[in-house]
Amino acid sequence: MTANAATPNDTSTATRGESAPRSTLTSNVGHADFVVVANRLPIDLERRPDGTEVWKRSPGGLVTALESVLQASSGAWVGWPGVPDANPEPFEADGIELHSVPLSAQEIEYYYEGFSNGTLWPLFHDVIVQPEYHRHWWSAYVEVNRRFAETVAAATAEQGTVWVQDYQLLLLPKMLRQIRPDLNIGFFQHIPFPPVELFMQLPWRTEIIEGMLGADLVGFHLPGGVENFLYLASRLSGYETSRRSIGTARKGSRSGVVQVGFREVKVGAFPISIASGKISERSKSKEVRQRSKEIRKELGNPKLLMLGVDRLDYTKGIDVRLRALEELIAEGRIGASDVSLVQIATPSRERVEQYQTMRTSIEHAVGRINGLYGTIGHPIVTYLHRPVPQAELLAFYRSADVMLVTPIRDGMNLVAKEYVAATVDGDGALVLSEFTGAAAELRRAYKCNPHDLDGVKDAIELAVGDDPEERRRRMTTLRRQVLTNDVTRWARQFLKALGGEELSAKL
Ligand SMILES: Nc1nc2c(ncn2[C@@H]2O[C@H](COP(=O)(O)OP(=O)(O)O)[C@@H](O)[C@H]2O)c(=O)[nH]1
Ligand SMILES: O=P(O)(O)OC[C@H]1O[C@H](O[C@H]2O[C@H](CO)[C@@H](O)[C@H](O)[C@H]2O)[C@H](O)[C@@H](O)[C@@H]1O
Repeated sequence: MTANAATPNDTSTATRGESAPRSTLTSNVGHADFVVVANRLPIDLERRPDGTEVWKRSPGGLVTALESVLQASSGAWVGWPGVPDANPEPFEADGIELHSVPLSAQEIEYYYEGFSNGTLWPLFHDVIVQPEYHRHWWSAYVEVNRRFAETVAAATAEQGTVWVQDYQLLLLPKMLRQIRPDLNIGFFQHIPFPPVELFMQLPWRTEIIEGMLGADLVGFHLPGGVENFLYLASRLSGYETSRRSIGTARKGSRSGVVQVGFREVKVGAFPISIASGKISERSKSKEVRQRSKEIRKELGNPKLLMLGVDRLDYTKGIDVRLRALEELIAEGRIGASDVSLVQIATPSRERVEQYQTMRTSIEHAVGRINGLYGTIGHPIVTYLHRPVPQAELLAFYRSADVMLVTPIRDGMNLVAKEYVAATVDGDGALVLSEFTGAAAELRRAYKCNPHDLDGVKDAIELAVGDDPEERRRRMTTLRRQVLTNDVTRWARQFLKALGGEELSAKL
């Protein structure tokens, strides 16, 4: 059968908002039965000043999660290689077949830094900074989504399953369906999906909703995203929606269906997780245990070691935790000579203006705290603006008494779950913002509202001074949650709801 053949999935050809797929079909069909498509490949090409090129692991939680899923299912990954104009032939790395989508320098500026991270990212994260709306950014976004659709169409086998990831590719499901109506298309949103009052700002709001509705299944981390999407699908596109179970979305979570002509689009909540078993096992290794002791020693064996691990992003609330710590020391609630905070802040989206402003203000705050309260050989804050290797990261997690996760808004936050998985001796405390997706599951964390500085300080103080038995009980509950609900379970549930029974059984 060719891609032109009618399949159960193309019953929507005559429906509103779906342009005639049969007339736009291409004859290109690939060989991969399962394809993940994300803005980035799991590895980024780096061009060094001496002209050499190296592949390095891409940043962020999306890659962390999907990499382990694809390795288990021997699928293909379509994405951008991370630098302008790179377009290597498909190649294999760590058991995953990688297909590149090239982007020019201008497309990186307009599609990635512009529309994705200057419009959608701030709008979807509760307008922490002001989103910008530019028509030339939108045009580039449409054009790049189209290129992704063509590359995916050419890589995927007949009747294959395609799993589209995240806000950079919201138009892709519909575009792909137009080229390849035979495919089973899933879409997962890794960042929050905003309420109607915010979403309605978007000049291209209807096109975005229609784009997502090209999928057979649309997934979010939380029931709130499901509710917002169902409401907007009805209001902006006029489709009938119903709240009902779609099979395997997490028990008790909201789910529903949007009726797009004769086609049903399922919508559900699937909170992502981590390879918790592997992280826990690796954290028990002699190498990690020894390194965690060394880290404490190198920091002067502080009584209290706190840790923050984030991409340097204004959503992550790094400024919030620094302010809280500064005031706690100023008020004598935490002793300057007792405490050490390690903040790993990996570089992110460095050419976007708001990220540059944020970096300056965080680095000022680090300098101010160390200037006021540090002593020779004992800075209060040790700030690393570079990624560390994974084994080193696990050693940091193991050595920390208190982990500070204080985002203003975050889709999930895998760092919180990684800290719990790595705390193998059960002795550690997680301070967690209520505005992360993770807070819905990690109920026994020391929760805080990042907009309430006094509340953040109280949560930190409680985590530090709590009865050790209570701290341990909380961590035991958190570990049970994280170790039971791992990334494989997440992927399995999503793929099962998508109809990829065989695929989900492979994981
Ligand atoms: N190896 C390594 N991983 C890091 C570092 N900093 C952050 N990460 C990883 O990046 C991911 C961040 O995911 P998450 O907390 O969901 O936030 P996101 O950056 O918004 O996707 C986690 O898997 C972290 O372990 C680092 O310095 N080294
Ligand atoms: O590719 P970048 O622009 O460098 O950004 C890295 C990733 O950041 C975001 O991660 C999100 O996904 C995580 C896993 O679901 C989730 O825990 C976190 O809350 C999100 O912020 C972004 O959504 C990804 O597309 C980027 O690759």
